[in-house]
Amino acid sequence: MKAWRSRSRIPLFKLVPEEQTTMSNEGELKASHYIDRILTLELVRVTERAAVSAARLRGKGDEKAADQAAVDAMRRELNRLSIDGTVVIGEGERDEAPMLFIGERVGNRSGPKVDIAVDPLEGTTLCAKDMPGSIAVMAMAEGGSLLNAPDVYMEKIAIGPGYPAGLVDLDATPEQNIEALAKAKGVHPSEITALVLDRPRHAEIIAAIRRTGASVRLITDGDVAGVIFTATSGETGVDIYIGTGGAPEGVLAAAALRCVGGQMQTRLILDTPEKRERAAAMGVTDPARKYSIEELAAGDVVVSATGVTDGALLSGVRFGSDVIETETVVYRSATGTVRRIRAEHRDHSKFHLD
Ligand SMILES: O=P(O)(O)OC[C@H]1O[C@](O)(COP(=O)(O)O)[C@@H](O)[C@@H]1O
Repeated sequence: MKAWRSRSRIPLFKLVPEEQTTMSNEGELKASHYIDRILTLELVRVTERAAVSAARLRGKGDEKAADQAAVDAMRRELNRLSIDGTVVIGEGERDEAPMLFIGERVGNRSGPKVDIAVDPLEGTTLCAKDMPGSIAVMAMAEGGSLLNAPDVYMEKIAIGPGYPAGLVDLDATPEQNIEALAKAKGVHPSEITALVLDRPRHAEIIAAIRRTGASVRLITDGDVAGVIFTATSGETGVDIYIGTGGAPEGVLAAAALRCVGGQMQTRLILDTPEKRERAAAMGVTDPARKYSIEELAAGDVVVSATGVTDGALLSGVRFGSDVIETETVVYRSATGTVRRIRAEHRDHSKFHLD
């Protein structure tokens, strides 16, 4: 996504018989039921296609081309869905992104009104360098449920499920957050691992975390997965995510983490009048507001992510002589279900063209 980003500036088939669906007074299918019953697995196709298209450009050193390929594929698939979707988290604002821009309508308009958040290629550099961790990811929610955020930076703190509400807070120091988390987990701070993007801007946060005795795991890119790792700390070893990254990635990560009961708090960094204006145009009236996970992604949310390069969250796309393999994870908030889908796509020509 980042190739076009300037943070410093401004039918699918109706599978369910009509009588089993819920109709509003106007006779419209209610978004929540539609998302629940039909669309969850359709999102898999969308991220699979984006991931395969980007994966063809793995390691080629061209971030923009890989991102463009993912965008094209994702947009094509989204427009096949029976939804009346609006991109609220996209490739950028209209003047800087020709496709999947914030405000773009997607879907064939025959279905419910939904919010769409996309990052067709999260970790463009990782893909261009064929490094671990790039994914194609999107979220869908009832219209008006996802935070409309401009493409600016965002402060983020996230922990997995099972902790008391409000345990960590952006206004507490990293030391206080690590100590609170360690106490709640029943361990010494030295047994806590914090995941942080490896950026000069995080030097003080990293030093503060280490002062508590906790470990810091640094990643070069990809904080959507970084936040999601906190949900499975038993496997990933990551207890907490702290730091500043993209706001679009923050909303996508929140959508996934909410599905499994984690906690996240964020605050947009609106440090210029121009950014505040852009945010205000999207409905952000209080620039200093802290957003809880429910305020970032409310209602019934579905998130799908497919691996582009191999990573700790997902395997990357494998190109065999006759088969293309993909791995996708789908989160659904209504039930907390997490589905992992390994797909073998047998007919190459169909896979590319249909
Ligand atoms: O690289 P920056 O400017 O510090 O931004 C951090 C953001 O970049 C990423 O690492 C990768 O973003 P892109 O996919 O847009 O390249 C995100 O995961 C993260 O939120």
